[in-house]
Amino acid sequence: AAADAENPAQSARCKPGSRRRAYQPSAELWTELTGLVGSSEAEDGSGGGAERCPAEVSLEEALVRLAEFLSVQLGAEESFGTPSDLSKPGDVPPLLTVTGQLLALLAWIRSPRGRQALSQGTQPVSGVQHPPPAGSPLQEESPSLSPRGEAQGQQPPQLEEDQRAWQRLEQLILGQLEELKQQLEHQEEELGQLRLGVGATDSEKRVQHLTLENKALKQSLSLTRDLLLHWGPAPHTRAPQEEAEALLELRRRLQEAQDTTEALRVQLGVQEVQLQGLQGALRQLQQETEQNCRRELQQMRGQLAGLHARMASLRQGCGDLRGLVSTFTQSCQGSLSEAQGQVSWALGALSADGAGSQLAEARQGPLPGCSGRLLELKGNIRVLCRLRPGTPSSLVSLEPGPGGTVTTCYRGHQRRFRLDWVFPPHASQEEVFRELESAVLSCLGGYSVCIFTYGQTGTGKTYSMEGPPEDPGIAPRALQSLFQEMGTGGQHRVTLSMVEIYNEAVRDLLAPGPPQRLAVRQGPAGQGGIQVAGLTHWDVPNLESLHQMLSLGRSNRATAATAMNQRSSRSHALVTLTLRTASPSRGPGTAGTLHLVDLAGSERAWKAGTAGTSQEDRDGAQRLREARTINRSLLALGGVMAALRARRPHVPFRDSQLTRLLQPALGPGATVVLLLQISTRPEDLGETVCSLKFAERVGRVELGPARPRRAPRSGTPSSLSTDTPLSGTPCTPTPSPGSPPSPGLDSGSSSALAPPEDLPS
Ligand SMILES: Nc1ncnc2c1ncn2[C@@H]1O[C@H](COP(=O)(O)OP(=O)(O)OP(=O)(O)O)[C@@H](O)[C@H]1O
Repeated sequence: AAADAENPAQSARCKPGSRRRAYQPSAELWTELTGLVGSSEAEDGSGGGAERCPAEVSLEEALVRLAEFLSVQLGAEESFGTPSDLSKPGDVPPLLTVTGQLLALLAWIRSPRGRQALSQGTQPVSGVQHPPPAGSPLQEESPSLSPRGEAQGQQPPQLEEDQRAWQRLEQLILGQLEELKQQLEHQEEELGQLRLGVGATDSEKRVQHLTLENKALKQSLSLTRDLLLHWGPAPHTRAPQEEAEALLELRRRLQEAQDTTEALRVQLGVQEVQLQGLQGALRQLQQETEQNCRRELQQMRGQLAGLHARMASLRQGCGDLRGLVSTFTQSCQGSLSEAQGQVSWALGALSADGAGSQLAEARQGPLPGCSGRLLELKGNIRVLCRLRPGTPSSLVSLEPGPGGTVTTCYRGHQRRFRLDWVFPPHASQEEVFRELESAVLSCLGGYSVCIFTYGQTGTGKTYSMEGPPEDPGIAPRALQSLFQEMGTGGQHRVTLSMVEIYNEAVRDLLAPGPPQRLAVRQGPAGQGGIQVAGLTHWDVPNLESLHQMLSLGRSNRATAATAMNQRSSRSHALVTLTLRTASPSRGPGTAGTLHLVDLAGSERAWKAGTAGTSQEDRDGAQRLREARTINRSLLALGGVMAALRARRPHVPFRDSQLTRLLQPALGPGATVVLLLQISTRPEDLGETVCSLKFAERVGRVELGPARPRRAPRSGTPSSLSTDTPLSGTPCTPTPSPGSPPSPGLDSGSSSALAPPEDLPS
């Protein structure tokens, strides 16, 4: 139709006077059509062109048919006078569809595929060869074709408008496709994120399924877009209504996918919350389990440590038990051998020829009231106990007499001590001495007897040992008894020495002048014993002289006033009386020894008031020092007793001067009597219990059966102790009463506790 305006030949073929001029096609379409028509006319003019180029003929025919169709359409619109309303989206005029097909055809011709197809002589399948669908407006309106002239007049603006509408529709569809694509990509991205955040659960499987669906949908959309792009006429094949429905279907599917995604997202959120809760519970459970395990581990460790400690304790207890068993076995063996020795000694003494003389010698000293014969055979240290008069206390009760007991109640513990003899507080000096007299008189038979008083300060040790002049104690009575027993026959020679141990210094109490400190040393090898250099020995001719000497020594003894005793003995006093057979008619004779020891009292510094808290600091310090040395020496005595009781091979006699000087008196075969002085005062109960314990331990010491000692020959030790050497220095005559003794010893000469043997009789 456009060609008609410039080419009359061409227009002649069309119906003249048509209204096609009223339509102004777009420049692009017009150019295309002009090109096509021109080429067709040139080919027609040459005649037989269709045979040379069948593709151009087909295109021309298509264009002619299209032009005719457009003319018919335009004519029909004019005849009916019902122009289509393009403003309504649902009411698309058929012309637009045809125009779309034309454009698609042109686009296809321009495309490489079209050119290739044209060059190969093929045509597009759709849009050109296919007839319009039955019942379509195209078919319905085809019979009423309008003249070409009318179509030419209305087609260009209509086409342009249709083209724009088509372009809008195309852009709309492409925009929607792009939007769909973006949504799908967004969905895919979200699904990818969800897949990363979710484990291998059912939700993930659903997400994966949805992903596959989306992929399929995407491919479907991609195919649709390709169809739209590559097969432009496709939109013309479907009605706008179908397009709209398809679009709605796509939107609906998209909405469903979005809803599904949202639901999955919500479900995923719930599961994440549940997962977090489960993880928190798991962590808490792990912490609780860990704490429980640690607690149980600590308990197990504690139990293990307790078991270890118990095992160690049991091991130690087992070791102690073994030691006890061993000690007990040794003790049993020792006791057995001791008993065997005693029995054999007794049998030997009874049966042997010399037994008669020994027994005669033993009988020289009367042994009245010899109690505890078995004990004497066994050789235990006898322990007597005397209670100081005072207010009776319910905390101390006693059963007096032989084998008596003292029961104390100290700190809620009641304890009972059994002793060889218990003297009640009202016991007299006479009663006490009566129990000791036999032992004292045994000295005349050559026995070594040691009587010492022990106890707390102020309990009556000095009172019992010496006593006041009107009621003399053990020492005066013993001397009197001895002299009475000896009579005036002059069979014995009696010598006396007296020392004190003050602050671990040995001092001669019978030396002229102030007491001098004497040196104590070990005797020569083979002779044993100890030696006290410069010790004075006095020959005692009669009882009166003996009393004078005792008074002199007592006056020289160190005493001081303490809080516990106005005249407290601050030293240990040792009186040694030696009774040697002066001129034995038969044999060597005997040499008995009597040791009378008045120990200083054990005391507690604060209680004795000797702690130096008074203004007289010097005196206080002096008392304190005295108390310390006294307690130390008493401790050493306890150690010696413990060693003797345990029959240890080493007895620590050298631990103190007291035990060194007592070593001969505590030797085998000696008779030892401990007179324990105790107080019944409640405030003294602690010391009383300690003293009783000490006495109980001492009572278990066995020194062996008492044995008389023969008088040593010249150059042999004296009777005081078989280990005591002779000094060879004669004693001076007995000093007159009231005058200081003058022993007349050679200076530098050595003398022991025992007197020299070769004294003039
Ligand atoms: N049986 C008793 N009868 C009468 N008085 C006693 C008796 N025993 C002790 N006494 C008196 O108790 C006081 C202290 O006695 P004594 O000096 O003998 O004690 P002690 O044990 O020797 O003291 P220390 O160890 O301090 O020398 C003295 O005054 C003494 O007269």
